[in-house]
Amino acid sequence: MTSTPSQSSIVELQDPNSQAYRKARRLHLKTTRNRDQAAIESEWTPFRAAEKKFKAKFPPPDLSGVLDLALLECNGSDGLRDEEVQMGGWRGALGCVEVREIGLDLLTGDGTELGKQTRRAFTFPEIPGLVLLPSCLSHTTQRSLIQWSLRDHAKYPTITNLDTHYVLPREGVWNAYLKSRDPGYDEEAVQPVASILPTSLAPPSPSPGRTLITNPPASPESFSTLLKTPLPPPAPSSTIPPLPPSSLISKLRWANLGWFYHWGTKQYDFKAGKGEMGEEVKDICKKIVRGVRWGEVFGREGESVLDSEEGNFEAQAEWGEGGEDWMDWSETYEPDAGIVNFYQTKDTLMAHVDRSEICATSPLVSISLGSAAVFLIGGLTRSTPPIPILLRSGDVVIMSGPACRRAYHGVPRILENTLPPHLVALGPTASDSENQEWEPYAEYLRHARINVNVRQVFPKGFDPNITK
Ligand SMILES: O=C(O)CCC(=O)C(=O)O
Ligand SMILES: [Fe+2]
Repeated sequence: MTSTPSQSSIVELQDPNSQAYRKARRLHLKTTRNRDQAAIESEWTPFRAAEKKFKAKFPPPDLSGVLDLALLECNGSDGLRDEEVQMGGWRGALGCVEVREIGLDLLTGDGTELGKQTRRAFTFPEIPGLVLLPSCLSHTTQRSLIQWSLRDHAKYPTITNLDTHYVLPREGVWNAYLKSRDPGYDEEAVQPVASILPTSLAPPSPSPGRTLITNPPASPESFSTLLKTPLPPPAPSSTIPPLPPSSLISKLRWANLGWFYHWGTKQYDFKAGKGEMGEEVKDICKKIVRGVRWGEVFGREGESVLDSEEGNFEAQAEWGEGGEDWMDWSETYEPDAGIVNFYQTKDTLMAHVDRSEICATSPLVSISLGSAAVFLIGGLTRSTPPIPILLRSGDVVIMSGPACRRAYHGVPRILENTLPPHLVALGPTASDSENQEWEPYAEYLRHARINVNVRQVFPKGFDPNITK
């Protein structure tokens, strides 16, 4: 059987003499024949151009301008990530994006949770408030969060993207799928919600694709108005077929964390209350936020904190009424919302700004698990050319402060064949049953990436005073 471009390895596709390259090129020319490419490209914003570049299946994107901090842990040092960076032939570079190392004070005793090598953190002079902690989570923690995401969290009472459209089993789609793997088990199809509604009640199907909604950023002042906005429930699709759990698994796209998010209006539905956050996730995020030396991220060299607070009106305006508050984050950081994103290799996340949180500057902690991805982050508009960063399993990104929390960002590419060895199999020290238990997760992650995106909606101590 000949392979399609997406099945061919990146190494084959980079070799102009290979059969895979020639085949992919023919297909590419056929599909782009009638396009005036130059005219189309001249309309793109720099962010859009970068998205297009990294999304391209042919020719496969050149990652030599993509920051890949896993390379710091290869060859020269102790080679901890050697095998990982060779996976799939995808490899970024060091030195292509300006970074500055800062101190990180993680408590000793965090060894099982946070990687042994978790003693490094980097900032980006171009985007103040952006912090990257490569291989922050230990292999054990990565596996634990993966199991939590699929098995424990993405099920009732947590809302997932599938809830609108399917009458899901109480145990969750993942656990139903695990059962169906037993030989001899007869898998039952999950029914669409629309099929059990009387026709007179069935709402019209939503229009395909996402609608573009640009709300003004949420703020303490706009909070009471937010509470009054009508939040109509999303409409179940009337055209989807019943599907077995094994097929629904690849359609799982997100699971809510904490305060419920209303996708139709891109606002939190505070009246709906608050869902599960996951204690392990919360603990990890708090440890990390406490560990970052924020003074080195935001403090201005040669200036005391006091000087900069009193003398810099511009900075105060950007930070909001209370001025800079990073020096209090160790005490005030309290995650209360977020999303677990599930990406299949074909999925992308378009450029966006997360502006629905009332806390507009407090850290957003973003954990990468499974296959690797290209992450883009730019500025306050799509006209700023974004920085490309290769994110691998266990890496943590923090977006904080006014510039970074309002920066456009997105994920244009999940990189095929990049599942690191420690997630492919547990290794020789694990028992047969442990290895067997892990197998379905490894199978899923071969074509998937999970991102745990943790946010703080309310300042600590803020009483939302919500009456239904
Ligand atoms: O998947 C990622 O790394 C980013 C996800 C993200 O930006 C979001 O959920 O808002
Ligand atoms: Fe985001």
